[in-house]
Amino acid sequence: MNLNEDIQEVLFTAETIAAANRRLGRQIAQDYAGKEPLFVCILKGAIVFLTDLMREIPEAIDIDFMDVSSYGGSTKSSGEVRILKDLDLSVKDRDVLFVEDVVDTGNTLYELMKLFATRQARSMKIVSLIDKPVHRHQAVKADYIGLSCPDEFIVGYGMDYQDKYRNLPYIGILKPEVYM
Ligand SMILES: O=P(O)(O)OC[C@H]1O[C@H](OP(=O)(O)OP(=O)(O)O)[C@H](O)[C@@H]1O
Ligand code: HPA
Ligand SMILES: [Mg+2]
Repeated sequence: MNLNEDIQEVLFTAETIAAANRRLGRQIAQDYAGKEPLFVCILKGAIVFLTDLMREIPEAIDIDFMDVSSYGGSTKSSGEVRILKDLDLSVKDRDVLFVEDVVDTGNTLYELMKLFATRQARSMKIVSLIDKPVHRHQAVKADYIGLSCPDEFIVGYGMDYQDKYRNLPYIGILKPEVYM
């Protein structure tokens, strides 16, 4: 099965994404110079973004991973943010940068920021490749945003529907007949 056949429209090409990553990398490198921030990658969706973004930053950083899920096999947030894998490193007194593929309802980051506040992170910021503000439930705003997206269910470049399409090199709108 060719995944491209399920895509209605390419929203962001690999080139557009790469340009956004370069811009974000420059900004983050400047703002965190000398701070050795801890990049917290929210699995699974943010894995592709993290690996590209971190190579745009010529400063010392740490990376760690948290596996969090709230969409399951659906195109709508369940509202319940489940932690499937926690960090290996401590966040106490660290400058944490959450690395997300997409901020949609805001539920995921709202819960994680509450949790990391109890763990006494020194500072917390968010970088998200995609900002999708239409269905925002929580007052979560990314500090660094790559690209903004309309009210469509998108896949590719890490983002999935039923765990597929993450390996597409671009971000596209999924044909509604695939999930209806
Ligand atoms: O702002 P929200 O509405 O919370 O949505 C954003 C989150 O949803 C997706 O993860 P998902 O729960 O699908 O897990 P996955 O990354 O493993 O696909 C995405 O990767 C973000 O982490
Ligand atoms: O539009 C989306 N696509 C894939 N995963 C998502 N998680 C939140 N929003 C989305
Ligand atoms: Mg998902």
